[in-house]
Amino acid sequence: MNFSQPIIEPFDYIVFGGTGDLAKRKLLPALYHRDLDGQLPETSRIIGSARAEMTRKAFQTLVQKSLEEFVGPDALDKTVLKRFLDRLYFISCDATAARGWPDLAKLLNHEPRAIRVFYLATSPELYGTIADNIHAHKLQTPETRIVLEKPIGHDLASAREINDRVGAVFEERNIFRIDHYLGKETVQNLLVLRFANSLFEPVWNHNGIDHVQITVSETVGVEERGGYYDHTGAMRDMIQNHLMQLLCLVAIEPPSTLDREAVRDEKIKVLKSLAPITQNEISTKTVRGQYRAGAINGGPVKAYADEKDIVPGSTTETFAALKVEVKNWRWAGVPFYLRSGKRLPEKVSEIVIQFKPVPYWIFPTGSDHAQPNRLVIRVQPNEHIRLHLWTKEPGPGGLRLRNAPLNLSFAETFKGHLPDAYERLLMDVVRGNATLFMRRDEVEAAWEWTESILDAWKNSGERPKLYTAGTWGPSEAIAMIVRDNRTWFDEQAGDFPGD
Ligand SMILES: NC(=O)C1=CN([C@@H]2O[C@H](COP(=O)(O)OP(=O)(O)OC[C@H]3O[C@@H](n4cnc5c(N)ncnc54)[C@H](OP(=O)(O)O)[C@@H]3O)[C@@H](O)[C@H]2O)C=CC1
Ligand SMILES: O=C1O[C@H](COP(=O)(O)O)[C@@H](O)[C@H](O)[C@H]1O
Repeated sequence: MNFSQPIIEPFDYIVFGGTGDLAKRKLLPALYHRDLDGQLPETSRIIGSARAEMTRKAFQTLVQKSLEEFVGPDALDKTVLKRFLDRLYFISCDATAARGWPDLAKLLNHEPRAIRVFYLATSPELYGTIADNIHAHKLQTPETRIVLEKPIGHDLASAREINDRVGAVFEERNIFRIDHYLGKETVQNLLVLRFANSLFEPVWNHNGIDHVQITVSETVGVEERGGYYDHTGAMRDMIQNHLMQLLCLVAIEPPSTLDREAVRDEKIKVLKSLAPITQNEISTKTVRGQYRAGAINGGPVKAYADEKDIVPGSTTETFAALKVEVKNWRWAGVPFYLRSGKRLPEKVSEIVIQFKPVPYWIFPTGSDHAQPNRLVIRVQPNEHIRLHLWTKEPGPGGLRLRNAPLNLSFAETFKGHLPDAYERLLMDVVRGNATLFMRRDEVEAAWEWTESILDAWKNSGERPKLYTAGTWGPSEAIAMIVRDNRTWFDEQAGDFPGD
């Protein structure tokens, strides 16, 4: 992994789906921020593409509006904004037809840049066809990369098909399968936390750790993405990729170097060690839910079933909780509890490492040592790492113990803007650094494991359990962990103090 910021060569970034939600909310704001930091070479161009007929001027206006909304007025610098808008071009092109491709070829070849990036921010069904068209129209240079957004496919078979088709056109080193969680500062920091600090490794195993919790909760519903979400669900949208990647980084063995293959080799070993969840186990090791009407931040919100573009009677899950076992020497007997959902009470992404209690409690007070040390890694928001320790409460007259955290707050420790995950990842593609991207076998192994659960859910014929919007999912998710004499971290008062 490269920690310095090498000079970026001039590039052309071609964003298929350049008018879509992801491009407007994330990709273009991320590129703007890199421009603001002076990282984009003067001659670099950004070319949006979609089927819509649109002039270059109209695209520039659309992007300006998106930047005003998603970058915010404080970071919108007039000079940089003008420079950024001047980089923009638009080509109307249908990925599945002949229209537009010759125009794209003409624009790219007129003044070729050293590096070309094709970013596919479209539905995954189009990935193979876009790769074929790039090849057919001879748009590849030796330094051309392709970025595939998640989810890559809908299941293992479609993921393999995409990988085969894209792999027939691009070498694996030029295929960047993005999972934006890997670009989050706090996620990148997992490797540093584990492998640059000597104190954790001796206890980072079944001897020291009781269990691990990974929560990625959102307050939003499906918003305008009902059409996409209703045939995707929480398992495919979040667990198969983001939560699996977090689990891998908590569980991996130390790679011998930070070389991209070394890190990915260790991640694949974790994925291959996941115990499959069988049909008989789905009722005890998995819970899926769907939100009904409720309240978020004091305001009423409608049920999933009543959101735009949701099929009547939909059985799509908007919440999933799983008990996962990693079958290897390090993690024997240490469950990983995962959960993710929409319309939950808070937007929090967090990893909790619950250590085991001391073998014998000698203190007269604070004897509820049922709450042993805990390391809380807050991925977002209010990024922090908190190590909860027992400590003596100062004062005379006896020995009173208090469980208090050592707090490393990112905002207090590192002043300044924490870059969005996409900022780092989009530039890594230009640099050709794929360490924070997924290799083909990782994606397929994650699908293989996930698919058996999806199949078991389907075969069970059961509907997802309903939960009220604004609560922590169905009560079955609480029961799942309570059966093991454990609780989700959020259920205890004061879990998220001041957050
Ligand atoms: N939105 C998000 O927060 C996230 C999205 N993703 C992934 O990113 C991808 C895009 O998502 P999102 O932006 O939400 O989707 P949208 O539906 O908002 O945008 C889709 C884009 O693709 C274009 N498009 C559709 N069909 C074609 C076609 N045949 N040829 C060329 N362009 C086409 C659309 O424009 P037009 O109709 O004019 O052609 C539009 O620009 C998906 O794979 C999604 O899973 C991943 C993470 C987060
Ligand atoms: O990939 C996705 O991620 C977002 C959540 O991302 P975050 O960075 O805000 O945690 C999620 O809303 C979306 O459904 C999913 O496609």
